[in-house]
Amino acid sequence: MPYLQSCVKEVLRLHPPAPFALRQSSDQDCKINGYDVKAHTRTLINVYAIMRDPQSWVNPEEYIPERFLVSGDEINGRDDDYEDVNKMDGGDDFRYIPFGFGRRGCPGSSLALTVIHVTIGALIQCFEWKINGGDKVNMEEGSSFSVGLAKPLVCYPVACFNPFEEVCN
Ligand code: HEM
Repeated sequence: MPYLQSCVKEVLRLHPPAPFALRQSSDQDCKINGYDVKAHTRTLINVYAIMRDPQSWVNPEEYIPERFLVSGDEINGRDDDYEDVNKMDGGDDFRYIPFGFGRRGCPGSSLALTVIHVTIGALIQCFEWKINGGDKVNMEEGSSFSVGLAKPLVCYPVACFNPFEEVCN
């Protein structure tokens, strides 16, 4: 289900549950991109900002799942191949790092993605969702370390007895 995978990727790009990664340099001073980094320096890496960087993403603030579907690539305006939606999970592309990167990258990413896809797929196929107090979700973000919604999301499930029908009765 490439489109569902793209939606999940786009949500994790815009709303990474862990918006910062933490690293500490080794026991030697070094230079990175012209910056002097002292030994044992702790650095917070702003994953949230990296995944909304306008130099890497076209319309970075917008929710566009299709950006992960196309190759060659008008939506992102880059030549990179985004076709394989399984690729960009923190392994080989440092513009997209919701699960961190390298040796301390999230060891639970495969499990997390499997559970997310199965859960979201079932929730969408088996229910129609009504939002409390309107027809749009308020996406304003809170200020906690894990960037939850500022206003709790309250929805009502309407069961689809025939999940293959387009509209639930
Ligand atoms: C959507 C779900 C998840 C997200 C977005 C997520 C994200 C992350 C991130 C960003 C890190 C830090 C990586 C780094 O510093 O490079 C991390 C570390 C970690 N995650 Fe996850 N994670 C998720 C689910 C899970 C699950 C399901 C498990 C276990 C079953 C898990 C286990 C861990 C562990 C053990 C670490 C620490 C790894 C280390 O320090 O070596 N995570 N995760």
